[in-house]
Amino acid sequence: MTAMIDITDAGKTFTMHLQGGIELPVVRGVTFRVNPGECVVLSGPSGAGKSSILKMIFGNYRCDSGRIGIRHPGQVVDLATAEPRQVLNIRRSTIGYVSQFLRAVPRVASIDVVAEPLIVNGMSRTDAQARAGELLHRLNIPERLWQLPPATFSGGEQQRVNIARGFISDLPILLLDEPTASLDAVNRAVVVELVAEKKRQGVAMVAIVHDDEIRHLIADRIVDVTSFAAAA
Ligand SMILES: Nc1ncnc2c1ncn2[C@@H]1O[C@H](COP(=O)(O)OP(=O)(O)OP(=O)(O)O)[C@@H](O)[C@H]1O
Repeated sequence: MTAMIDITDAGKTFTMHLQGGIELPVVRGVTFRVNPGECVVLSGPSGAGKSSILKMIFGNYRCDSGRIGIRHPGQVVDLATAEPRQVLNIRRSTIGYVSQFLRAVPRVASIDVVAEPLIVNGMSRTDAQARAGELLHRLNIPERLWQLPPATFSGGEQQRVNIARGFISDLPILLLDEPTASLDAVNRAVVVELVAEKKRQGVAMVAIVHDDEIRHLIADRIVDVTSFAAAA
């Protein structure tokens, strides 16, 4: 089976330009693969490099060694060397990222925040809003809040809007950074269901989940990043 994500020997060192160019090696030798329909959870202590690896896969952090092969329609692209324009293309049609916090655009209604990724990819506003409504409903966001911007929502409500926005697209790769951190048990269970549905659709996922119970519910494989820590 061709992996959706194939990382070989990837490494990242930060150069602190404001501190006389000090070099801060974070990870090295990062090597793992993620197949379609599989959820790999990254584990390891705080500071081991889990978020950095997720950001490398999303192209936010540029690798300075190794390869991050991403299966993108018709080809395998190396994100470690891809041009910024290509990274943006890959994000639009291949890789979704559910960050820990919602970066809400001011004055945009929650339903439109959630529907936007589908509209950008060509779906009509009416159809996209219908899909957004279904997801908000499943995530227990009451309908009276849908027309309000999420800026004043509680932390857990904002996270659920963020999850709905991340899960609404039919992208083949999804990166999840602590998707259940501020959720109650009922909504954590909804996220576990959403992840299971994505697996059935063949989506490849990489997740960071601190909650042991959720980790075991969603992980097909756990990759301990401790061995990739550059300081190890
Ligand atoms: N942009 C950056 N500039 C400088 N150092 C960074 C940057 N991003 C991360 N680091 C450093 O890389 C190391 C790994 O951080 P990272 O956030 O990847 O760890 P983590 O395993 O996700 O930790 P946690 O579980 O606490 O979120 C840390 O020492 C951090 O300070």
